[in-house]
This record gives sequence, structure tokens and C-alpha cells, in this order.
Amino acid sequence: MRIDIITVLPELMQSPFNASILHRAKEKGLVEVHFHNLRDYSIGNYKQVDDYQFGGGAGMVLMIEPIDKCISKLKAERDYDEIIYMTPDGDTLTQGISNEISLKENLIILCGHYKGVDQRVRDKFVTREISIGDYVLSGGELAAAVLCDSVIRLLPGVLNDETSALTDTFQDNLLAPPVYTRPSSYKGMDVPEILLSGDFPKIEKWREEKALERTEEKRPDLLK
Ligand SMILES: C[S@@+](CC[C@H](N)C(=O)[O-])C[C@H]1O[C@@H](n2cnc3c(N)ncnc32)[C@H](O)[C@@H]1O
Repeated sequence: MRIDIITVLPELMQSPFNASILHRAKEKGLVEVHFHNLRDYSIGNYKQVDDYQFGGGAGMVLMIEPIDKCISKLKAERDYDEIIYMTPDGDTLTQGISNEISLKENLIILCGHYKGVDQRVRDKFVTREISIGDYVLSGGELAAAVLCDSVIRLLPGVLNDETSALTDTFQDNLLAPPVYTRPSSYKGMDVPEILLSGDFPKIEKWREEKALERTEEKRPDLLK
């Protein structure tokens, strides 16, 4: 998979991609992530990427021309499956959306800033709009990092044991069951005996029951 991220703050994006699973995925050549500084496509003597909004009002708007220049350059080099705009009024990110996007090959992710991007960018270039929740961030960078993390960990070969992602919360519309590790007893708190039994069919059944119990208790909406 290749991901091209367009941003006015590429420096904000470095660290999430240089640690842990995302870093490993890049090292293994399973994903390529490229950052494009929108300021490299700025226009005019003042190297502008944003301007006041028509009609007045507080907050600058990212202009269409630098974004058009950047996207056109990328599209001239390869085909993209999706051009995603991170925005609080997009579809709320779910595991299902991440699963679906993990099957794509080439993605552009556009990060907004200030009041967002000129609406014509959304009308003309963007194929999908994604929000990471009902709150407003200062820019799309952290949201893009969240989307990328949730997608990249699903790519074959990224996790040491691929079945791990399949047993995570939200896969199968269930929350994950509780997990424990050593020691089996700590200050009077014992790990459920079944997990120490070595009886894997029974352990599997116990996990299914606990996943269902937890979902009924915390997220009954998922069961509907
Ligand atoms: C300050 S916000 C702009 C909010 C916009 N004026 C509005 O009310 O919808 C700046 C940028 O942050 C990003 N952003 C903010 N909240 C987000 C969220 N919940 N999910 C995804 N992106 C978000 C978007 O790229 C947005 O263009």
C-alpha cells in the first residue's frame, strides 16, 4: 500500500510513523508513506496556501490552487483508489471502514487546517470524507495518523500474528474479551482458572461468552 499525505504541517506527522508497528510496516516494505508539504505548492509572491473566506468571518481557508497542483502532480504519477479528506463532518471512522480501506492500494489523504479547505476541493477532488469522532481538532494530521494506524495494522504481514487483529474489539461487532498475563496470581487477584487449563476449545468458548457479556454491558448497540 502507498499513502500520500498532504498537509501544511508534515513535521507533526513524523513521530507516529517512526515508532512501533507503523515503523515496522515501513521497514518491511509493506507500506510506503509520503508526506507532501502543501507550502511547496504555494502560489504568488507571498507563498500563500490559505486566504480569507468569502463573505467574511473568522478563520482562514486552504485555497484550491495549491491543493489542485499537489493532487494533479500525484495523479500524474499513478492512479489512486481514494482521495480522502479528514473532516469532522465526514463518515465517522469505524473498524468496518478501516477494514475496507486496508484493501486499497494507493491513497491520498488530505489534511485540512484553519477553517478547512475550499469547498470546491471537496466537490471536485475528494472521493471520501472521514471523521475520527464528534469533536474538532486543529488540523487533520492527527486524524490522518489515527486512520493510517488503524489501516496499516491490518495489512498482511504487519502484525507478527495476523489473527491478533481479527480478535480485536469491533471485529464481528463484539468487544474483545478480557486478557491476562503473568503472574497468574497477584496480591490475591487470580487469573480465571480456565485460561490456565490448556483446554483450548473451552478457552475459546469462555472468550466468546466474555466478549458477548462485555458487549451487552458496555455497547449493546453493537448487537442490534
Ligand atoms: C479546525 S478544523 C475545521 C473545522 C471546520 N471549520 C468545521 O467546523 O467543520 C481544521 C481541520 O482539522 C481536521 N479535523 C478537525 N476535526 C476532525 C475530526 N474530528 N476528524 C477528522 N478531521 C478533523 C479537518 O481536516 C479540518 O479541516
